[in-house]
Amino acid sequence: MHQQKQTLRRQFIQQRQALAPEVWQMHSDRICDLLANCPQFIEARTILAYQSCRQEPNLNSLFKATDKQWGLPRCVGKDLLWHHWQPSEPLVTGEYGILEPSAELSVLAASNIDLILVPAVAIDFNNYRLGYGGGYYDRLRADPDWRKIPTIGIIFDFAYVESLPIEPWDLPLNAVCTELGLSSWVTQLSC
Ligand SMILES: Nc1nc2c(c(=O)[nH]1)N(C=O)[C@@H](CNc1ccc(C(=O)N[C@@H](CCC(=O)O)C(=O)O)cc1)CN2
Ligand SMILES: Nc1ncnc2c1ncn2[C@@H]1O[C@H](COP(=O)(O)OP(=O)(O)OP(=O)(O)O)[C@@H](O)[C@H]1O
Repeated sequence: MHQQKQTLRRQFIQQRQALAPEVWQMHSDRICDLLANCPQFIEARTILAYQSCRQEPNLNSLFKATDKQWGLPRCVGKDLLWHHWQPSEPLVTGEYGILEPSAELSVLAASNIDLILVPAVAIDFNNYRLGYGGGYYDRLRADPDWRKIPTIGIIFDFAYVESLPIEPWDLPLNAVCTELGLSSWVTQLSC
């Protein structure tokens, strides 16, 4: 299973990094437009996001929404710590070369968060996600307080696929947004 996931990861990341920068930007902007117009985003006040790495969809144009509070992750050991971040605040390069908020910024608690925009390497039609292999989002969502927060997976359409290998700890996302559209909302029975 591990080997199979590694092979898939490598293929999807390679394909993403082969996107021409202007296509990457155009598709990213389309994803941001779709998100900005969806009810779950409009109604959310505090949203957890990410800083694009390895040509993940770039959310920068969303950060201009001034009526939102943003949270960004910092990898601390095997956990993610979420800091309240404003787009005017500097970022620092973290453990995996990903831009992270400063450790001094205040930490957000699950009870204050309305929506999580989840980065992914690929997502399948049942909303199961393949990530970089750290298990960070799966561990986060193992906690019932975090599991009940709505999640939207963010990927380019080429990485939205029929099926992916699933392991016991995998939890499906509530929706998926690609440059071609936002999927219908799925509410898990376990919530
Ligand atoms: N933009 C962004 N930020 C994010 C994530 C993400 O997916 N995207 N994360 C989402 O969780 C966390 C970082 N997770 C990561 C997990 C593993 C590796 C990594 O480099 N892994 C090794 C292989 C590990 C293995 O398979 O054992 C590698 O790719 O070489 C990078 C980031 C938090 N921040
Ligand atoms: N709920 C959990 N509790 C403990 N360990 C977990 C949990 N979920 C995942 N893990 C561990 O994390 C490792 C990586 O998981 P997986 O391959 O699903 O990562 P991923 O979802 O692709 O990565 P990421 O979330 O960082 O993008 C697994 O080998 C597993 O040991």
